[in-house]
Amino acid sequence: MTDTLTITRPDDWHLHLRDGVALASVLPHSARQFGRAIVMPNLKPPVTTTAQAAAYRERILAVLPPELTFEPLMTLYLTNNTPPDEIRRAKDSGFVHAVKLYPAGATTNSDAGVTDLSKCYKTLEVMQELGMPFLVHGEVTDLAIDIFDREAVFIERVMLPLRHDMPELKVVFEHITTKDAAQYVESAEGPVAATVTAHHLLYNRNEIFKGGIRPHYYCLPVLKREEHRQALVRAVTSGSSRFFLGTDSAPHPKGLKEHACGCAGCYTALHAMELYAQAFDQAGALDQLEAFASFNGPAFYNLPRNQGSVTLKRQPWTLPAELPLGETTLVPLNGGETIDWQLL
Ligand SMILES: NC(=O)N[C@@H](CC(=O)O)C(=O)O
Ligand SMILES: [Zn+2]
Ligand SMILES: [Zn+2]
Repeated sequence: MTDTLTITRPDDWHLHLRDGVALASVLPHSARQFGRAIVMPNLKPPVTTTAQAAAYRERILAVLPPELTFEPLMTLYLTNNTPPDEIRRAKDSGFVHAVKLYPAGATTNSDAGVTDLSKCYKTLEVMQELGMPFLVHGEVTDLAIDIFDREAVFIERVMLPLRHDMPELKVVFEHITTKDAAQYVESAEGPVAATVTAHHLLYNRNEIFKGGIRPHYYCLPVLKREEHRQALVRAVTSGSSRFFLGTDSAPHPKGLKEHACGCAGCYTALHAMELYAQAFDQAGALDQLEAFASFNGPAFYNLPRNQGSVTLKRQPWTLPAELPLGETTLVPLNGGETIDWQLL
């Protein structure tokens, strides 16, 4: 039994840092765990231009505690009207590393998202030409489609036509939750990859309803059946370089999670590597964690691996029940519970 694991310093390829006082509260957690993170642009208003991304990046670095090193990798929020030139500016900036698709209405702060991808083809062509990765929240928004099927239907209705029309576009299928998505990413031709969260590796949809409704397990895409969880575990431990770590840590105030119409998102930035270690350990695949957490992401994004290393130790750690979030509080996933691993 492995009790200590030292790996190259990992990165988080899908993270919500928010803004203002909330940003200042959550940033140290991610910076303690990860060298870099792809920072999601779904602020209010969204980060749609390179100029806005530059300003957001400065706000992040301004509240980074001086003893921590952390590089925010910025993204732009694609709208129906993002001009092709904005992609050239983004590429030239050196700090914008991807462009994000939020199908309008699919998730938190997606109202300004894309209503029809065909409106964006001129812009996507420039992304394809410049090698700018396209990060996709892969769920259809058609309310006639069952919520548990929205990811699988997205493959048929959006992913296949898009990749037929733009075969060289680099695409990351974000936070995949189904065996359909895992199989698609494993076998598709061309530059396709996926991020996988810790919570989708550890839990199936029963977790949301154990003994009553448990809103801190509600995120989008929603947790799926056990067979899908197992397919995700198989994919990330298979040795395929197409899968990499993306926590999708998404802070919401406690009062908006524990609510009649609660927000979607799980907060895992505090204990992300511990949760991934638990998932890989359960699968008997701790030896695969380093590639997933520290090698596959930089390879896809054409960035160097981090310098330095981190060590995870098998030792019980009781998580705080609540954490500050600006002037309010948030409940981390597994808040108040004891987990098996700890990042030293
Ligand atoms: N994952 C979530 O449930 N929520 C994310 C948005 C997202 O990544 O879809 C958020 O910003 O809160
Ligand atoms: Zn999303
Ligand atoms: Zn997200």
